[in-house]
Amino acid sequence: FRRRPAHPPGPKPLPIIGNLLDVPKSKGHVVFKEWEKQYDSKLLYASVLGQSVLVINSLEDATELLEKRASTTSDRPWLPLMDLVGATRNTLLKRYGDSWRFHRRILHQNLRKGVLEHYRPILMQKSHILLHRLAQDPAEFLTHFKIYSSSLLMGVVYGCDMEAPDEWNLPTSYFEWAEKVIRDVSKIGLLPIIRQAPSWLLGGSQSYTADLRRRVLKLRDQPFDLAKEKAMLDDERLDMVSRVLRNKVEGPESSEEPLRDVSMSAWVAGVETTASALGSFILALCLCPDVQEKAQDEISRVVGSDRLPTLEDRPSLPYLEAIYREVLRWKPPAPQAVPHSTVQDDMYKGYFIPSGTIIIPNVWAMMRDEESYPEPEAFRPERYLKPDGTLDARQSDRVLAYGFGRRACPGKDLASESFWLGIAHILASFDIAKAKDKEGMDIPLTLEYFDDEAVVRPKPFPCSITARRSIDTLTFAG
Ligand code: HEM
Repeated sequence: FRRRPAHPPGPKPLPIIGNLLDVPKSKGHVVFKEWEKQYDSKLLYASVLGQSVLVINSLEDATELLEKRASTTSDRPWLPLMDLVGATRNTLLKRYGDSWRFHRRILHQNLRKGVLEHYRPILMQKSHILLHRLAQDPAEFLTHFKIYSSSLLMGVVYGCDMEAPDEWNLPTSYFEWAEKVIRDVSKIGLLPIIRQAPSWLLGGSQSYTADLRRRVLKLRDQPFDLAKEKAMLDDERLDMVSRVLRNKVEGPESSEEPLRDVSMSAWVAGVETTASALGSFILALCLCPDVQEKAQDEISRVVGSDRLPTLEDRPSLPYLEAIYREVLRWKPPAPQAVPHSTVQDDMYKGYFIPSGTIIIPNVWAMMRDEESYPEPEAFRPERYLKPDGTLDARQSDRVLAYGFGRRACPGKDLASESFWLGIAHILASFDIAKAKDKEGMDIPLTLEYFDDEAVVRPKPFPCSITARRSIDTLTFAG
């Protein structure tokens, strides 16, 4: 008689439902960090209705399991409800296999560092529009960030102008319509784990899922058809769809379907994440006026005050680079990254990890490791700098917020450029501070987040955004 090898520690399961009642509905990243103390382990295990779940709270385990053993840990969980509404066409949710590999090849060829230069004029133009919007209507800054990230990606991926009403035959603005579809999909979505239950268990009505599926397909096809039309009239266009249609990528599927799917994926995956990071950046500036002062001093010293920083200035602005990294450490937009899934039984550190286990990489917890990041709740860009102000080589360039191994974010270089540009342009153009009440006292900030979906984002908060100079007087190097 051989004893079954043990699973990693975790809450005690109940018969049949397992840990259904222990698995958090929101703030999973925080609860899983508490489990770390409770069960004295950074590797944690739960079982929900027979589904094994492994939570990874340490970088060491994430590197070993998700990178060194990537050939067995790069699948995604099976999500029947997502399948039903057509959302598993998205690269993000695709099962590991040839079709997913084809998506990744297209994304790599069109979003890798060397290619991004082509898109820089779009980034500069969209950032300039963002500055105008912030100057005109500062209170709506969170909405402006979403429009910035979505219109920028719409330009990069499809070469379409999301803000041109005549391009979209819709009752609302394209932005509002698309946001609603994406939100409806994520409501039935990834987290918490219990939502993976089939539709009959959730009471999801067939007509609702059928309608959502129609909207998902429209979200995918409408911009693609427009981009294709434009690509046929002009063979110099630089957007991703035009480039792929011109230079056919060899793949297992000959039809246009995968290109439609992958384009939608790039657009959808980048919108909320980049907007969330910009929202957290404003929150950090409200909390840390000294950070803003140092960053503005650096911009004045290196760039001067009569033009906006460009991506070419980035290597000369280490303090801004440190802010970029610290925002993504302090408030990672996807604190639990995206669940991976295993394709075979495995043993790790003497524990048994069954095939089909969902792996949750808790990047939020990894970036709160006190040894690597002392006082982790403090927003402190200096942790990435040497005493002489240059970037510390010991702190690697790697940003854990982009995930792990073969599934790591394929849009990370574009995200990095668009988020950095937003940071640099806002610091050059505005002073950010806590809002004041009628008595002139600072209104305290609560640091509240919408955190029941895979991507978290700050709840609206009061803050003062004042232009340092007229936006039009700044040279706009396109
Ligand atoms: C600050 C912004 C962003 C953050 C923090 C972020 C983060 C992530 C994370 C954590 C994952 C999952 C990694 C894993 O499974 O280990 C991911 C996947 C993905 N991201 Fe991003 N992302 C950002 C922006 C973007 C942008 C701008 C694009 C598109 C241009 C993009 C496209 C994708 C796609 C297509 C996937 C799915 C990859 C796959 O499953 O193979 N992301 N991202």
